[in-house]
Formats: sequence, structure tokens, C-alpha cells
Amino acid sequence: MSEVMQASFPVMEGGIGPLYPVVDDVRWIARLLPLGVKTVQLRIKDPAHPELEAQIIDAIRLGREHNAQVFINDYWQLALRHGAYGVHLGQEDLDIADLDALRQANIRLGVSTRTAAELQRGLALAPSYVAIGHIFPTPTKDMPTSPQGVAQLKAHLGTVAGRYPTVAIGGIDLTNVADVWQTGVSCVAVVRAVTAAADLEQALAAFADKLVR
Ligand SMILES: Cc1ncc(COP(=O)(O)OP(=O)(O)O)c(N)n1
Ligand SMILES: Cc1ncsc1CCOP(=O)(O)O
Ligand SMILES: [Mg+2]
Repeated sequence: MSEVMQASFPVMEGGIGPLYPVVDDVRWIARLLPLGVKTVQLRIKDPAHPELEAQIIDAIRLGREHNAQVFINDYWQLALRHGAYGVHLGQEDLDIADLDALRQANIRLGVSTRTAAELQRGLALAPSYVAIGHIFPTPTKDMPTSPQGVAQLKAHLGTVAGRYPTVAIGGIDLTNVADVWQTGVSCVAVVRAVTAAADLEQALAAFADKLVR
């Protein structure tokens, strides 16, 4: 698909990273933001979750209170309704989302990409960031594609050419994050490395030590 000029989504004023926890409950956000995390995503996959809208409202409020960049995964209508900082959408979400409404509301957009073609589609939207994954095998999400690995990540970063912040996701932990970071990616998104950490503060400190440029 060729790139067509599009109105841009807003830039993330505070930069993006370097660590971007993706969590399934707003209580994580309440723990993470006071610890200095600046970008976080609320990813609740069950649309029938009884607290879905309440958690989204709380997440947006916490983001404002801590001057942090809270992205809402998937639920772009609720994000619009409640004035979210940002929305994260995958390729299938992009097919149905009202991107003009998000642009008009000044909501930042992060997009997932799994292949070179999806990356082109994502870039054509002039998003606030582009995510590339999954980098390593992960049990957290069923993926229709194979892990891309660090070399492919690096090739994709060449395509982005610094035009947008980049996020690597999928199977990233303290044992492999240095390899990911040395590609020059702007940010590393993690689920289990944060939510399954035995000691949250220690895990954040260990990532901070490794995510230095
Ligand atoms: C930072 C980041 N990258 C990728 C994804 C995956 O989004 P998507 O493909 O829409 O899948 P779901 O997360 O909705 O299952 C993400 N959420 N965040
Ligand atoms: C949401 C998502 N999108 C691509 S991989 C992934 C899950 C990453 O989870 P983990 O960090 O636990 O491997
Ligand atoms: Mg999605």
C-alpha cells in the first residue's frame, strides 16, 4: 500500500519511553504511575468486563493526576467519550475505528504492526507511535505471525527512519531487553515482565538500568 498524506495524530509531548507497561487492570496503573512510569496502556480484553468503563475513566484520571501518558487499548469510543490521552489500535481495530473522530479530539494514536505491509499502513496514518511485534515468542497473546526477532525489528526501524517513535513488544524481559534496546527502538512495551515480576519496584529499576542511551 502506498503512503497517502494524512493529517497527523498528535505528538507525545513527553516522549514515549523507555518502558511502556501494558496492563489488564487499572490497579496496576495506580501502582505504576507513582513509581515514575510515564507511559502505560490499559488493555482489558473482555468487552463484557463489569468494570470496563469505570476502569477506563479511572485510568484517564490517574494519567492526568500524574501527568502521565495513558493509552486505552481497543475501546476507542470509550476513550473518545472520556477524553483519553491516547488510544492503541491494532490492524483489525483500525478497520472499524473512526480515526477522524480521534484526530478531531486530539487523541494520540498508537498502532500495532506485525509485518512490513502493516508497518506501511501504520505509517500512512501518521500515528503518535508505531508498535512492532511480536519480537520474541510470547504466551500473552495469540499471534497469527511468527516472532520477528531483533534483526527484523532493526530493518523495520530503518523503514520508519525516525519519523515516529517506535515501540517493540512481545516476549521482552530483563534477559533480552538489551538486545532489543541496541536496535535503537524508542521504547519497549512489556506485559509479563511487569505484571509477573516478584518485586515490581526492583523490576522497574532493573529495566531503567538497561534502558539508558
Ligand atoms: C504497544 C502495543 N503493541 C501492540 C499491541 C497489540 O495490539 P492489537 O494487535 O490490537 O492486539 P490486542 O492488544 O488488542 O490484543 C498492544 N496492545 N500494544
Ligand atoms: C499485546 C501484545 N501484542 C503483541 S505481543 C503482545 C503481548 C506481549 O506480552 P509479553 O510482554 O508478556 O510477552
Ligand atoms: Mg487491539
